[in-house]
Amino acid sequence: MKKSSSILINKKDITAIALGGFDGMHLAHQKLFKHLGEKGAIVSIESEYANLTPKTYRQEYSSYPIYYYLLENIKNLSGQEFISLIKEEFPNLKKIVVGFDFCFGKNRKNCINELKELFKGEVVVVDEVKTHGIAIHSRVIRDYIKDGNIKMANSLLGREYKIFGTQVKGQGLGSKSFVPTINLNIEDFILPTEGVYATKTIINEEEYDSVTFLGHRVTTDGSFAVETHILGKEIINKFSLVQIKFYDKIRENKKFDSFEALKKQIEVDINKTKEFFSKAV
Ligand SMILES: Cc1cc2nc3c(=O)[nH]c(=O)nc-3n(C[C@H](O)[C@H](O)[C@H](O)COP(=O)(O)O)c2cc1C
Ligand SMILES: Nc1ncnc2c1ncn2[C@@H]1O[C@H](COP(=O)(O)OP(=O)(O)OP(=O)(O)O)[C@@H](O)[C@H]1O
Repeated sequence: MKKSSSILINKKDITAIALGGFDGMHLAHQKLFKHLGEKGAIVSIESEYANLTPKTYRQEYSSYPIYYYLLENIKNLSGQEFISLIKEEFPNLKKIVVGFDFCFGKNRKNCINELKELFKGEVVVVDEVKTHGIAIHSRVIRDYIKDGNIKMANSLLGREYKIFGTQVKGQGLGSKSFVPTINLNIEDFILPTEGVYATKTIINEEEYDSVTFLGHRVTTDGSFAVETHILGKEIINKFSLVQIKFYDKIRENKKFDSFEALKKQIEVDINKTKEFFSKAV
């Protein structure tokens, strides 16, 4: 994971910034970053619902340094005060890049016209970016993920949706009755709807094809779990950080009448996932 480079760069050297929330770091956000040039930076106004790319993980998706400001701390500033703050923070700022719908200042009263009036430098406004006729926004991607429509979410993100988790103890049933799995505790990230997914799991920078179950274990103890089975490899070590990249949904979560029936279904899931990855480029 890339660490934030913002601490290594003097704000005085920054001449261009992109302004907004940037939870998605999706294709439209990437289009804004293309206008930043050599001495650019991303200014992320943080709200509490950033759960696609939580703050700690955002730097991975851009080589530009990211500076964070809490919405809570600036939401009562007038438009003029906000622009003054930005100018103070970045004294050599020449260019601001925003999207067509960027608004700022108390009650989001100020938008593009006011930005052009208040900031005396260059203002680049990017028209609404769409893909397959669908406007790309973090909220749209969140809805696709919640629906389990990973393919659409990924196509708007421009990459596979990825979550980070830490390993936790499971019921201890996996290896004995079903298949070995790594059980995960996930915080901060929005999770796809319950079901079985074709995934890749990254452990210690190694990437493995995997199948991931996410949901209430209605067949066994009923508790909620995120567990991943690495295809064709038994991994027994403990890890501090595990990454899961989602590719497609295989099926819904289901209650089975017996452990044997669930075991058979898991074999089918594994074969379907293998087939998915053998076809994927
Ligand atoms: C590919 C896969 C699919 C699964 N599907 C279901 C399911 O549809 N319903 C369910 O109750 N549990 C499902 N599980 C979860 C199993 O119940 C779980 O692996 C088992 O309870 C062992 O848990 P443990 O790793 O905590 O010991 C699935 C697990 C895997 C790996
Ligand atoms: N589809 C888009 N096309 C062009 N600009 C965009 C688009 N989406 C966001 N932007 C711009 O990117 C910056 C960051 O915005 P923001 O974080 O609100 O993105 P968003 O994806 O629309 O998020 P949300 O759905 O949570 O409102 C803003 O300057 C915004 O105008």
